[in-house]
Amino acid sequence: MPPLRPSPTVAVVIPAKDEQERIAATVRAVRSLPVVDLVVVVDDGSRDATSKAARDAGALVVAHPRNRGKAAAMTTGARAVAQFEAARPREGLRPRPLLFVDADLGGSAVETAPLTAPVLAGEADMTIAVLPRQATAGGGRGLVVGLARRGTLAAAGWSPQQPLSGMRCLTRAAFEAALPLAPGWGVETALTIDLLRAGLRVREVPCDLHHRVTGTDWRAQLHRAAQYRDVARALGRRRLADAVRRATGG
Ligand SMILES: O=c1ccn([C@@H]2O[C@H](COP(=O)(O)OP(=O)(O)O[C@H]3O[C@H](CO)[C@@H](O)[C@H](O)[C@H]3O)[C@@H](O)[C@H]2O)c(=O)[nH]1
Ligand SMILES: O=C(O)[C@H](O)COP(=O)(O)O
Repeated sequence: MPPLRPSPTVAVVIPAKDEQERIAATVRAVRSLPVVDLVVVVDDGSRDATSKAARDAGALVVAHPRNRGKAAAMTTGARAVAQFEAARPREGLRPRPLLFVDADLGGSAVETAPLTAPVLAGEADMTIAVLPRQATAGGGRGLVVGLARRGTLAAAGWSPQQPLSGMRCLTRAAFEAALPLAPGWGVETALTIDLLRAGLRVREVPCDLHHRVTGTDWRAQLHRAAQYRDVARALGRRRLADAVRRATGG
């Protein structure tokens, strides 16, 4: 059998929790990209009309009956893409790379386009969006970002500019190499570390994306605490696995 050719298109996966205000614009924006021929929205236990809005905008929607966190939504989305492809095989082509896009980008989601080119051209195994300064100032002090950045440097020898950025395009082989994903908000930091340590090529790419920034109220601080906890766990698990490997001579 001749070797499979690279896919000319990508599948977008959008994890979404209570995003009825922005999901339609985000779906429409990514659907307008010529390299996108499949858009899957994973409604992660929303209590609003996210599913309906996404479906009406033309996405394939899969819903979690209850909230399971962003990483679980990403895994569900990738599985839905695999099922879609199994039902509609494309002769001689590799599975589509995955483009993960947050639901809150609205129309600016078209600016994820630069993430796809290096992956489709076989020049990178994963690209990560670097966002410009956002119009509204965030309320963070860089604690979570700093933890994730230092952790990535210590574990994999690379210091990303925006280690938490969730807009990423990666080959299916790279995605599968990273399974099971680290839970919750640890997923991005762990993906970067695991791919680099598998010898894969990871690259940051500037993208003019605009999202809802996390503010300063108690809800925002709770969100940051959950992010910190999940990133710390993802790093801790990897350190522990390394220590076990060293101790057992593996
Ligand atoms: O339980 C949840 C919570 C959120 N989301 C979705 O996940 C995405 C990111 O969530 P958001 O509330 O926008 O988080 P932020 O703190 O703004 O996200 C930053 O930090 C996260 C890592 O902590 C990254 O995943 C994001 O890409 C990055 O923008 C959005 O599409 C959400 O709808 C879920 O699918 N399940
Ligand atoms: O607001 C943010 O950028 C994120 O929630 C991360 O928070 P941090 O600024 O404390 O790292």
